Amino acid sequence: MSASTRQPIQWQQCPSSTYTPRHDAVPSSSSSRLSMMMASNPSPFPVRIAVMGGGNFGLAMASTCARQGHPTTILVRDQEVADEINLKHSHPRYMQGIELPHRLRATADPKECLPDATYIIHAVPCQYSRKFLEGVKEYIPPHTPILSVSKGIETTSLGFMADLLKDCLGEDRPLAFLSGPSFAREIVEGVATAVVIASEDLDLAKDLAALISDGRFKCFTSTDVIGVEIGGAVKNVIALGAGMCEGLGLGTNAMSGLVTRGCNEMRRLGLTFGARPSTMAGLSGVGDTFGTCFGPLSRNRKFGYRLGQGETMQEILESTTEVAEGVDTALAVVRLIEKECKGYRLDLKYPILFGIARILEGKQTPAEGLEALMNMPMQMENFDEGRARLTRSKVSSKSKKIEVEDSITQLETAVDGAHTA
Ligand SMILES: NC(=O)C1=CN([C@@H]2O[C@H](COP(=O)(O)OP(=O)(O)OC[C@H]3O[C@@H](n4cnc5c(N)ncnc54)[C@H](O)[C@@H]3O)[C@@H](O)[C@H]2O)C=CC1
Ligand SMILES: O=C(CO)COP(=O)(O)O
Repeated sequence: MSASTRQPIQWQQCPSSTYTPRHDAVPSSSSSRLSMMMASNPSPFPVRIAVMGGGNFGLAMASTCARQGHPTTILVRDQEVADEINLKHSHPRYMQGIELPHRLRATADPKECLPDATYIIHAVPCQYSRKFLEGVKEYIPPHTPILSVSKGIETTSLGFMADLLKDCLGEDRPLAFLSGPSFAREIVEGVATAVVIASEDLDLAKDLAALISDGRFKCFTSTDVIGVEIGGAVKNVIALGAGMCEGLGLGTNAMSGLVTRGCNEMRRLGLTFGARPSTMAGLSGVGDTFGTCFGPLSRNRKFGYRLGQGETMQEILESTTEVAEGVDTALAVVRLIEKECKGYRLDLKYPILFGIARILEGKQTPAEGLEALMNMPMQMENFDEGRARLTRSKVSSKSKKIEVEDSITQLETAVDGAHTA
């Protein structure tokens, strides 16, 4: 289709400002700053949403917003793809067989959708985000809130999406993070989905949750940004391991053991970074881990399955266009642990994360990784819990204190033994 026949997008201009809620799509039950403001002063500006990243999840978020009637534009890389979305309501590669909402508009031109967006959703895979943002940041006004849905740790900076977005778009940028068990295809099909939106600014999280939620897509809110981000990144690594379990032909016992111990490592890492235990046990932590490890749609799980079946990294990478975020995140997370966590033999405190990274680096096979896990030194199931409890809550009874100290001694003896072996 030629540029002259393309339908122009005509949106009312919206003045840029600091994050002052200004959309008019919040139910009266919301207690956020926006709904209180709306009661006395209805907003003159309709909400406009721009979605950066025209892949599976960008399409899912854009479809969710568009089907609720919010003017939504998705920024894709090729004008041909934009034309197909605008004219045929389909995507040439993603969401095969699904008709996208007719209200959804697409463009390949950032100038057309970013400058006057009320909210921008960021759905570009973590490792490509910095380069992508460098290319479009001049079109994003300084205080437009960004909702990131990407899950990962950048291999170059070892930062989470919050760090990366602040680096690229400014420290004062209003930011929120959506995560949880949410396969793109199920969202577009309108199958019930529950996620969490976290932001340091709870009002922003509430406004976004109210804006995006409908009877099929339910958003909870949180202020635990680091907890939500750690869950979203680490669950992809655990899903690679779950896929390997399946590929190796192991049974339900092995799979359940691996996923549970993987969640244990996720929780340990989360607590080290100041996340709340309840977040690690919530939708973005254990919830998304279950979805990704057990769901047939997961790309990370599929990638792990192929490794478990004996394919090499190179063979898999050469034969897929799908992004498995867990691959780069696995390599980044062990380096992050080595950089930020105290202690030696951290690989014994995070054996699954380190083991998966070793497999991806070609240093051991999935079968060898399994053998190493099964032959770990004996330890308390929750060896670190005692230490946390001891420092936090001034253990009152003498016997309790001895029990706690015993568990620490056991761990340190085990670690020492492994270290000298
Ligand atoms: N697909 C899903 O079900 C879910 C994905 N996510 C997260 O959303 C983020 C985006 O994932 P998907 O949309 O599934 O990925 P995808 O692989 O389907 O699409 C990625 C899109 O990013 C954009 N992009 C920009 N620069 C790029 C570059 N240099 N290389 C590749 N793509 C580039 C392109 O529009 C591309 O289509 C990821 O962090 C993923 O973990 C989160 C929840 C569910
Ligand atoms: O994050 C997801 C579901 O919540 C998607 O997982 P995959 O990237 O493994 O497909």
